[in-house]
Amino acid sequence: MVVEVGSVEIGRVRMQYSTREDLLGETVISGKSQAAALVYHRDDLQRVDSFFLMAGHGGGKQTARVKLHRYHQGHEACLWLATYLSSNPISIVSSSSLAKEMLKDHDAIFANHNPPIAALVIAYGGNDILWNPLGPDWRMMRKVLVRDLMSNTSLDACYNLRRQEIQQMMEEKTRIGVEFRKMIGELVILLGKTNISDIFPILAPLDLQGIERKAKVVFTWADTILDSVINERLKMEAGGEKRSKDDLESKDFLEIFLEIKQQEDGKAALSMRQLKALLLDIISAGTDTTTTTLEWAFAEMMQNPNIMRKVQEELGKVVGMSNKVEESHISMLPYLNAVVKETLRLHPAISLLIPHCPSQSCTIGQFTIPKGANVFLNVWKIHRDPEAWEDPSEFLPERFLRDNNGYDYMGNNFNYLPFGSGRRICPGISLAERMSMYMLATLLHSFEWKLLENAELDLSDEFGLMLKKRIPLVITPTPRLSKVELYK
Ligand code: HEM
Repeated sequence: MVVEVGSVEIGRVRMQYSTREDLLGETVISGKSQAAALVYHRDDLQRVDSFFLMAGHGGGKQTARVKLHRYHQGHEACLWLATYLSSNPISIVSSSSLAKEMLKDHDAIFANHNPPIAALVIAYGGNDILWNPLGPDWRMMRKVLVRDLMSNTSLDACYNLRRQEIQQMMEEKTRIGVEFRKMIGELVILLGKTNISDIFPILAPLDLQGIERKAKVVFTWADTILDSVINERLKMEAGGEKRSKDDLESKDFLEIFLEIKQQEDGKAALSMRQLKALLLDIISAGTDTTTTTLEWAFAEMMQNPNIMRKVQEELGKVVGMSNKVEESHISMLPYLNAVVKETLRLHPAISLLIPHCPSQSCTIGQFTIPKGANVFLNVWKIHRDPEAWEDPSEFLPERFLRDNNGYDYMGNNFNYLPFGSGRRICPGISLAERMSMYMLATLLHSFEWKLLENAELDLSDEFGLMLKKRIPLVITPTPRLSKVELYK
């Protein structure tokens, strides 16, 4: 239940709240002064998350336009404390016009992230791409990732590996250990948790929620694995051994990285620490985002069986019932491509992006965002804006098939930003696109899918860094191709 329109004083902060729909629009907090806001996530607010935010110090009058839910009222004491102690103001941008001002007109100012404590621990002191500030190190690492790994030539060179992995998946022989998946899951959870130590640095030495301690465990585990894999590879190469058959197509990212290091003739651009940070970025930023997107795509298609049928018909025509899906088929599957785009519209994997942090005070719209603020870009909200999208809550892949709809993943249309926009746009788009299309195509071409008997389809999400399904989807496959060899 939502409280009535009104206002409340918390310490020196006056909060205005409303049930009016217009307040779902901007929730930008004036930066010069103290202010506090509560973030809602969904239109119905029945399951809104207790995510409280505040703007920084300073005197004067302040207003935070927010929508307040009874559920949040328990946080008032906390908010009061926050307004006196918090060092990081927080703002939320929920409209495409302000998103454009932020990530296009003032992109250089907003192109940094404020690393939380968990990120500093896990990502080699924030020396990876994601948390590095804009500067020569970030530029160099991003260039290595985009130019040397994400180019079509490099991705083609790794195709054989992806093919083998998909085959393993079909035969249910997964090479990724349970422990590995568990640790990556834990890493994503730790990065997404609101850490009281980040909000009140004064409390950081106490590590009240144990997040720093847990992050150290994950870091030690990941670092040990990366060290052993890299050392093993270096030893093999020093001994003149090839990792697998002498085949260019079975190269992996590590092999490409090590080649880059060797080409530098001792003047390695990438240090070993940066190389490990980059590998960890690829694993952490690339794994859960892609699998979460696949799970949502399946959930939406289970809800809309006619859409699944259309995808399977397209696959039947393009691939044929006597063939396996290959990555080369992807460009010939426009309907499946539209399904992935629509999935990322309704369920953007990183729904508030990674908070952007302005390097100087900057005015966007009528709001001044102070230097050092954490600015959340509410992509979830922008993707459901009825001004921009017809029937915004409906899963309608066809909207992406209309002529000149102009929606790609490159962040040029500010109504559609599943990968962000500007300097910090996701550098893994080409891999994400290939992997999600290839995996979906293979699974849908090879099997019919059914919910477990008596199971109910649930489409609600759980808020965190990653927008995951609240209840994991469990569905069962039945082979639909005629020849058993196609499953080997
Ligand atoms: C469906 C899959 C994916 C989605 C939806 C996604 C989305 C995003 C988003 C929204 C951001 C943050 C942009 C911002 O804060 O402005 C981001 C950053 C990033 N992503 Fe992805 N991503 C995906 C897959 C991948 C893959 C496969 C890789 C690995 C190659 C990757 C690597 C990164 C890195 C390194 C960054 C940080 C970039 C920087 O700060 O300069 N992502 N991604």
